[in-house]
Amino acid sequence: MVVGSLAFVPPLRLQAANLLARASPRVLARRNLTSKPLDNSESTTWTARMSAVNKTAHAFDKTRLDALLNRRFFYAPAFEIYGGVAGLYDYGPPGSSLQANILAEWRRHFIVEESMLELDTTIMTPSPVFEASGHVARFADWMVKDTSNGEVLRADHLVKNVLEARLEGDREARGVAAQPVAPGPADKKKKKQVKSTAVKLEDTVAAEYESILAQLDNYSGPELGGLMRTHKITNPGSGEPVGEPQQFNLMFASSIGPTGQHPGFLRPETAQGHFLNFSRLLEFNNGRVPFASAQIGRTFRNEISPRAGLLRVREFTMAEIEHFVDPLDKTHPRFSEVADVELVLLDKYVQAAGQTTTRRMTVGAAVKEGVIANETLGYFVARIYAFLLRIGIDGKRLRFRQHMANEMAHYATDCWDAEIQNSVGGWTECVGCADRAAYDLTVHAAKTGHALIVRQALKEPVVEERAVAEWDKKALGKTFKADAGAVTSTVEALDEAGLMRLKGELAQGPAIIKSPDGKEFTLQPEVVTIERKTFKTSVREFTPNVIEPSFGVGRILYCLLEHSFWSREQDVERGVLSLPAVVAPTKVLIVPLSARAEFDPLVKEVSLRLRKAGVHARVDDSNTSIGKRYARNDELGTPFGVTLDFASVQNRTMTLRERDTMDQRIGSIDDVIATVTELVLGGIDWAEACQRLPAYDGVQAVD
Ligand SMILES: Nc1ncnc2c1ncn2[C@@H]1O[C@H](COP(=O)(O)OP(=O)(O)OP(=O)(O)O)[C@@H](O)[C@H]1O
Repeated sequence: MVVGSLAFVPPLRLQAANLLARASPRVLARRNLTSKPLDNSESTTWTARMSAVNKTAHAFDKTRLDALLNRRFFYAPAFEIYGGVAGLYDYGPPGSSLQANILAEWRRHFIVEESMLELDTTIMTPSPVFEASGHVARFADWMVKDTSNGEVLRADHLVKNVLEARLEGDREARGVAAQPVAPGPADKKKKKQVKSTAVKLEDTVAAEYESILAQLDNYSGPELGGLMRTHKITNPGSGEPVGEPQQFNLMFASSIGPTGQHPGFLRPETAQGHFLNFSRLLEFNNGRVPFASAQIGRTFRNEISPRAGLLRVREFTMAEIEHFVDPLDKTHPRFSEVADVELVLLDKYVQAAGQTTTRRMTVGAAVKEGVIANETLGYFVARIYAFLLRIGIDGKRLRFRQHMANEMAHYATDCWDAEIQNSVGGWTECVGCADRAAYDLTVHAAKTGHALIVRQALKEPVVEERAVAEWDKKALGKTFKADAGAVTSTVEALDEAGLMRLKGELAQGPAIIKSPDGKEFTLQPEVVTIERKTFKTSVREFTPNVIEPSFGVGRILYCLLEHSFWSREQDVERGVLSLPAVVAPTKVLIVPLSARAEFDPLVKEVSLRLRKAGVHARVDDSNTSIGKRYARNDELGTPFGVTLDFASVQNRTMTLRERDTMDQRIGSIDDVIATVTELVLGGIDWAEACQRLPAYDGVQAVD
């Protein structure tokens, strides 16, 4: 038995959350916003936010973004002074705050809005859990080894990188421009995984490569090996061939306790913690489905060759929801609220035909036409979409891709990935949303003998006739001794038709039955009688199905940084992160124009009042020009700045600056605080703020 690991069940977790909320006026103030009905509006979308920016922005430049993220310590390689470890990153102050704000918004958007039951379960997990779930046998990727230098590569990534480079070489040879990844001119400095050379391909070969890439996730390991042989794919680093693909399990193994007798793993997802606590959650929810549990936590995957920054790491934060639903009723009570949401969909049939053509469709139509399997799955896809837009992802670089047959676990009914386009990985899965049917609860119930089911009182009792086996216990024991249990369970596992067949055989004399492990037993007619009997049931028992939205927070955070980054027209060195206020690490910068003591009381007053209003503000009283202070905070994504100057001291006025337009307004300290508070909490937008406060064109406008 494992001791010392306790899962936080909802009351404890809620207590913790409530304490936090009490301690933080910001959380309290934000909570007021949740009383609105479902917010799927596009008012905070990338397009709305960036419309002013786009006109003046330089082309996206990954090198400049990386330099900014490094300089401002958004994140950096972990253990850097020891040389670092691939796939492990530490987040610095702005990165940590950005992640915390994304997660706070996730809690508001899903847990609070949908009354989900929050969990905090352990990371260290005993082996039997992952044996039952199938992770020990199957949580693996295919890898290949360079036959000369032993370098290890992920098989599907090798095929992808080489074929993409050949197609790019073909486009270069034909003089066709590459598809830009971000709007605006292509990012020329993007580091290529494999260098392309301008070589023209036969039309049929190019078409075949496109087709392979469109369905890459559909290939098994041996099939990937076949592709490498057919298309002469070698290790681009050495030019040498690679061996046959082999499976590599991605879980980090450990052992629990000093004896080493209890093998365990660091969890690669948070999901199992939800399933194992199902009975308690059900009881907490008064025995009723549907309900959803939700959990934010660290997960670990020993990725084969993590070389894509935050997109592929070995330790990361996931936010997962398990929505438990009646398998006979997958409608969703709030579906009508999202039915009109229009999504960009890439369905499995298009991919199987070797294409990547997307189509726009409302969620309502997609469910009606069977493109998305059911209402609950469609509801969550729409809610994922609304969440990603709200935190600032560009809707034009977001699509939902359906899993193809081989890609999806055999038990899953349907699965859609939210893919976000970025310069590192192209279209990258950032959220998975799957209907996992009853698989997880069924396997854990079978392994532990603990029934993970719902018992539902029926309005009308059901009367049914069915065949049952009745045993002569004495004869059973005498004939089969230690095997008696195996004999009864083999017979009782038969369905109606099987039992009736056995009845027929026993009417002729002894019958032979075979247990699941292949043992044969001869049943005498006097040991068992099979009869049809009438049963009256007033309770229905069933294993719920699970719809699982699963978010990788680091991938979303990185894509958001890319989508928010641009450089000022007048100076390409002046980078800006146009993060929406809801996730920006700091919301308001307080800038005293002078370090003289007479400014101190005002700086204190403004800081305190913003804090009390629930607005996260920081004072920048560094000994540098005001323009430099604004520029530094543009890089940190701070959406607003308030400046205190000599006029402020004399007649209590203050200016308010907006990051993206650098527009400045002026008003009384009271009015500016009220306006910026509403801006930050999402009550008004900048256009409305401009109606309240007149333009300011004084000294502070000089950036
Ligand atoms: N190595 C990783 N680094 C960062 N995020 C990850 C990683 N693996 C998975 N994720 C995130 O977790 C989410 C859910 O995990 P899931 O198991 O569905 O991913 P996956 O299908 O294994 O991803 P991939 O095919 O890209 O390896 C993904 O949508 C992604 O955002």
